[in-house]
Amino acid sequence: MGRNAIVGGEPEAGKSVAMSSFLAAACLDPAADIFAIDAKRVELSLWRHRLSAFVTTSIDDAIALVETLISDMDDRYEKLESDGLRNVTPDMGWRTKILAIDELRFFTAYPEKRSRDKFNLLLIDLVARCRAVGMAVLAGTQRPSSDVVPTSLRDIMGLRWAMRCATRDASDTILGAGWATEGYSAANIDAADRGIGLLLAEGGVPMRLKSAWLSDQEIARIVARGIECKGGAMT
Ligand SMILES: Nc1ncnc2c1ncn2[C@@H]1O[C@H](COP(=O)(O)OP(=O)(O)OP(=O)(O)O)[C@@H](O)[C@H]1O
Repeated sequence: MGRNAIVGGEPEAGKSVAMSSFLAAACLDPAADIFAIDAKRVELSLWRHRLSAFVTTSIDDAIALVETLISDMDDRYEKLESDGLRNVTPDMGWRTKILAIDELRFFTAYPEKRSRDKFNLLLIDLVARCRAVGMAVLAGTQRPSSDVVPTSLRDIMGLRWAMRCATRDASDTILGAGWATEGYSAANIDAADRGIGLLLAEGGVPMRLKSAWLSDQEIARIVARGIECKGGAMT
């Protein structure tokens, strides 16, 4: 997973299943470390034994985790700078670090302003700079509105996947302003078509795509295999 990604859509649209596809790929990559913030507690916990850190509803813990990743990111930039390099190459042996967040709203619209502002600033900084040093963020939300997904955060997400949304505005909040008027609105997806969404990759046009369904048992098998590939249980 080399790009930051956001998945949004109304409840039951299929966001968790869509996020699972990204997580499955990360899980089976022996060179990947996965960190999770799961305000719903039960969505990402299926991956728990393959996670390097698992935070639930504590915004202080979420902030601390993002700060740790930013510190790793800054160390990587320093190393690149001191070695006179601009890009990460596979021979450097740097592990891919992936942060998964579900539900984004819990933190980006947190009632207490100081913590909310801090979390938002840190997350935007991480998303803006992490990709070049082999890190990525995957975020999911069932409330695609501008108070939950700030434009400055959405705009730096390289992959945007809008599952069925209640309104055209909600769809544009994930994909970017103007796509609904051009005929790409996730509000047009039939409510019965769970798992279908519009996926936009940087520089392209949204594509209608159905996620790959993974049952809890399949996820458990993928996690077990991921741990085996990586050489031992994490937690
Ligand atoms: N690709 C798919 N193929 C078949 N069924 C799917 C697919 N994706 C989702 N579904 C169905 O939709 C249901 C809801 O999916 P999921 O839990 O991913 O939704 P969600 O958007 O994360 O919901 P919530 O916001 O309430 O957490 C699943 O339990 C499953 O029945």
